[in-house]
Amino acid sequence: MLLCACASAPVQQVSPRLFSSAPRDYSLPNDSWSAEMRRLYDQYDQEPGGGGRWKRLPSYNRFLKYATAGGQCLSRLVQSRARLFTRNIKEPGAAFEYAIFINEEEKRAVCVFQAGHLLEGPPGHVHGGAIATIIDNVTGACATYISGFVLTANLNINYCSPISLGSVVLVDCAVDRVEGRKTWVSCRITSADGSKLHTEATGLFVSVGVSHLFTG
Ligand SMILES: CCCCCCCC/C=C\CCCCCCCC(=O)SCCNC(=O)CCNC(=O)[C@H](O)C(C)(C)COP(=O)(O)OP(=O)(O)OC[C@H]1O[C@@H](n2cnc3c(N)ncnc32)[C@H](O)[C@@H]1OP(=O)(O)O
Repeated sequence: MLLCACASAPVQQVSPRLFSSAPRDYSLPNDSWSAEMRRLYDQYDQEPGGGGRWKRLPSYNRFLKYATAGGQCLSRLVQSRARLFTRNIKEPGAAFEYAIFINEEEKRAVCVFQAGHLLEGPPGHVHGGAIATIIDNVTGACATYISGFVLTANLNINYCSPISLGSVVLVDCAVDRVEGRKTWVSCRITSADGSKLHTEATGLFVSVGVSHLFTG
């Protein structure tokens, strides 16, 4: 929403976010979420301190901590405008709506994912690249949580059945093995009730120091 300084124009309400330095947490429910999405979110969400098995990961549109740490590869302008791929569309519900929950004890991550209309591939269905993106993101978060900072070295995907645009699916990942710098993660995307398998994937993640990003 815009702040209008012109006296003759109608006064518009100013979003408090304009004056707030608190970043938006995209993993919290918004009005674009379907009842199914909200139901699944509530199923995994736990009260803080409630001792539940699942912990929701907050999700921002950039990695604040590292945003200004680089500068060797990217100009300051590019760096300051960089946004996390899955969170770079502001319109709620248009693209990737998701929340990731981590179960540290079981080394598992579950993501409730609602695919918006900008993710179309085959008519009415989600683009394979968008599916790969959410898999990379959730398996990557799972590996990061267990092994620290990692990069994806290998991702294998079997697309078993198409995912309808607007539908809500579950992305369920588990760390299978950690060996030295290597972390293997497997992943399944199913319908919300688990009855239909959409996608199966495996990923290999390699632990790196953050400096790897700037030295190649
Ligand atoms: C801590 C708290 C955490 C809190 C929770 C956090 C939540 C986080 C939330 C949200 C996360 C969002 C997550 C986003 C996720 C997105 C991830 C991406 O998209 S990453 C971008 C795409 N990937 C690249 O651009 C990599 C490019 N590749 C490389 O940089 C290098 O190739 C790299 C680092 C992968 C490996 O290079 P080397 O030089 O460091 O190491 P070498 O010696 O080559 O490999 C190490 C071992 O891995 C094997 N290896 C490497 N690549 C392999 C491959 N493709 N297939 C099989 N093995 C491979 C090698 O054979 C070697 O194994 P041997 O140690 O000898 O046993």
